[in-house]
Amino acid sequence: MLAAGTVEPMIEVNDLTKRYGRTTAVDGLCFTVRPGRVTGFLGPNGAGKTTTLRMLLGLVTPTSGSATVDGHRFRDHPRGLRPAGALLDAGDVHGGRTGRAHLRALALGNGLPRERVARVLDEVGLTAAADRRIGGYSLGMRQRLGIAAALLGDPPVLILDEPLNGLDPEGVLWVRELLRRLAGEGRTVFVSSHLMSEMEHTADDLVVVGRGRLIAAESLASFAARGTARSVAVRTPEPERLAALLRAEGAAVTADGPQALDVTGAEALLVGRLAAAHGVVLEELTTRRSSLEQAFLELTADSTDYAAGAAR
Ligand SMILES: Nc1ncnc2c1ncn2[C@@H]1O[C@H](COP(=O)(O)OP(=O)(O)OP(=O)(O)O)[C@@H](O)[C@H]1O
Repeated sequence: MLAAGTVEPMIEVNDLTKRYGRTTAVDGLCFTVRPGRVTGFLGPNGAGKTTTLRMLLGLVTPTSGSATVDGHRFRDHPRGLRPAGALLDAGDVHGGRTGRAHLRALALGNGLPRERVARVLDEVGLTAAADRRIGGYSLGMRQRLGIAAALLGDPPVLILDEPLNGLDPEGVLWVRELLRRLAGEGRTVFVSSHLMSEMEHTADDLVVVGRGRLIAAESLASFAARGTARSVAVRTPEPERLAALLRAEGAAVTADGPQALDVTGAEALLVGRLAAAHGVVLEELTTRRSSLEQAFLELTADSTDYAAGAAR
């Protein structure tokens, strides 16, 4: 739990822009990230997420605009690991060291008490492997070590770049629970991903970017409501007759199995009334809400740099 009286930590990004030659990696981004919530930072590959996180952490200088943690530019904070903990690249560690030695060196370099090392090792479930060389760690263990490093300074703000990347289902569940717990303790948890499926059971709020620009900054629930591709699922013993009637009303109809139709451009109410008026039996009539994934794909469709599933 954070000490009483602590100023509420918060991330603020204001008109943030980064250009690399002709490439605008980040283009006038504005958003805030609130404490006590998990905020997902989502966008397709190349959307500018890592560049934004690096600017937040003072590792990349913005071309213009500002990125602050708790009202300060990160590089102006007195002690690196105390105001914010970060996981940027879990592979970027010395493979010859043990996990414990890696964390001890970080604690020493940042003026943190040595006891924190055992504490965070325990927190991420790495105690048993702490005295093995990092070179022999699996990707999941490296992610855990990276998260342990981020937690070392007991920071009120956590900034994690793709922490679920490469984890097995058990690892994903573990990180998800950890993030929820850290947010429950009142911390600001900002976590990037290029997959909506990773965020939909993890995040409370979303910041969605595409080609360096802001697409949405809102709660997960309001983002889900943006999906436009609402359709109606219908099951009937007379699919062809009903399809013809619906098409005559201007709806788009596709077969979704031998006796099932997928209808867009007509609400369930209209489908039901039309069927009743013409004596067509309906065995199912369901409005399918657009999933978060659909909303994400629709809203970022114009901003994808590479084909889906591009290797990372
Ligand atoms: N140091 C750099 N020099 C030149 N271009 C860069 C540099 N860093 C990033 N870029 C470019 O900026 C854009 C955004 O990259 P960034 O890595 O921030 O995106 P991302 O959303 O984190 O994507 P990914 O999930 O693939 O890492 C890309 O077009 C990338 O090629």
